[in-house]
Amino acid sequence: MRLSRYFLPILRETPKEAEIVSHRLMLRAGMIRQQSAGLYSWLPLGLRVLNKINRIVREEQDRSGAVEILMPTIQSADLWRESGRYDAYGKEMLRIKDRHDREMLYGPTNEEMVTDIFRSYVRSYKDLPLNLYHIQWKFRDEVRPRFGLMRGREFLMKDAYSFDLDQAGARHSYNKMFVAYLRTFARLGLKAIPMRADTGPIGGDLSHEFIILASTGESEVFCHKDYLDFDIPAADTDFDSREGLQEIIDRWTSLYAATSEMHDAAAFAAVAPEQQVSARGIEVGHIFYFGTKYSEPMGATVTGPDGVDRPVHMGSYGIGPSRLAAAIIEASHDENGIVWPEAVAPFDVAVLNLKAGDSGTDAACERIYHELTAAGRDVLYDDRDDRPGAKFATADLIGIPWQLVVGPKSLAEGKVELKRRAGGERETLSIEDAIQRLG
Ligand SMILES: Nc1ncnc2c1ncn2[C@@H]1O[C@H](COS(=O)(=O)NC(=O)[C@@H](N)CS)[C@@H](O)[C@H]1O
Repeated sequence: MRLSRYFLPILRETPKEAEIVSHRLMLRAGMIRQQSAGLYSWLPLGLRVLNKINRIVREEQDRSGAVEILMPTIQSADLWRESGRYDAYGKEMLRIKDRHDREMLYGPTNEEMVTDIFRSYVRSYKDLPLNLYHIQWKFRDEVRPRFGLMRGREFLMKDAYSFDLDQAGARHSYNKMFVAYLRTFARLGLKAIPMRADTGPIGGDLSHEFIILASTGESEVFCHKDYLDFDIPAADTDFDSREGLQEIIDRWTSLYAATSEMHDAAAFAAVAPEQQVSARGIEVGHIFYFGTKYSEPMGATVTGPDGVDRPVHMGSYGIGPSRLAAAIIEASHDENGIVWPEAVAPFDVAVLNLKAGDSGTDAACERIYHELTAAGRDVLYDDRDDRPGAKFATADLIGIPWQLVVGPKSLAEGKVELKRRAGGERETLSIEDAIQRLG
């Protein structure tokens, strides 16, 4: 992408309304624009990051055996009356009426709707286990939306829903998602720790929140330090092995980890002081087992091997991709701006032409741009007629992992400069070697 033909509305000054670094940097880097309280437009740079986050989320959901669907954002109130949550959900629910005066709502979550889909088609235990997921916008009329995307009113959620014959089966489905979450957050460059959590309006009696440690996090968390060095389940984990997955979950829940709602100070005090971590954290995922809470009232039943009809056991599993775009910045930035992990960076390489209009640097940049693009790299070519200092500052602010600097002096010796955004190491090398290294 040539910057002269892109849309990257960088802000010079720090927006005063932004209280946390990710909110400040997302506005300054031209990633998002606030339309009203808790509602944001995704500008080109931000949308590229969101799409990369979604791709990783999707890959790990699919790896675990979940099947993707897409449900609407607008839901009928009737469904929520069946589960009894229509009145219980409270002021966070955006209630609307259509032209026929029918009561509708903008979905804050989809347990009822996915249960309706399930009950319309599945009758036999032979069709289980089943996990349906989608990545869809949600609306929750937060009383105090704040911190930019961290607590928005309209936000993107991956929400998955599992259906099993009994609790043992549902526990296996829960464990599949648990492992998928460990892999997902690690691939996003984050250290997420699963913590016993409260179940709140979703319900049930088994729940874990996946928390990343960040000083601006809204959650207060307590955990054993060793979790930070646990290795992540491998890509070839056997998701069909109940024992194998249970061993992974047992290991990842063997040490103390709890949010403040579930904190047991006495148990935490038993952890060696130098192993105790108490910090702020950001909840990036939350998984629940809630048995027949929805299938019972909504009549979602299957005929078991004994010929008896019974309501299915369910769980739901949420990840916040839009919150993750902010959370990754909270976990990975420096005084010059964002430092994107390569897996989610909006572009792989920023090519900086320090003398746009000069035939030598222009020709070299064109060659680099085309060869790296042909090699499948996402390249942002800063071809603007602007001072080198402004180009360096923009490249640092938007956090592209590699900067390839093409200036007339080093070019005269057939050299370009490669800078790694994280850590700042610089290296002078030939154009061929640079293309080789990045291609
Ligand atoms: N206001 C919000 N803004 C941005 N992300 C949010 C917001 N509320 C929740 N999320 C994200 O969505 C994830 C799941 O939300 S949740 O309420 O915990 N769980 C559910 O809604 C269940 N139905 C899981 S399918 C959270 O872990 C968080 O990452």
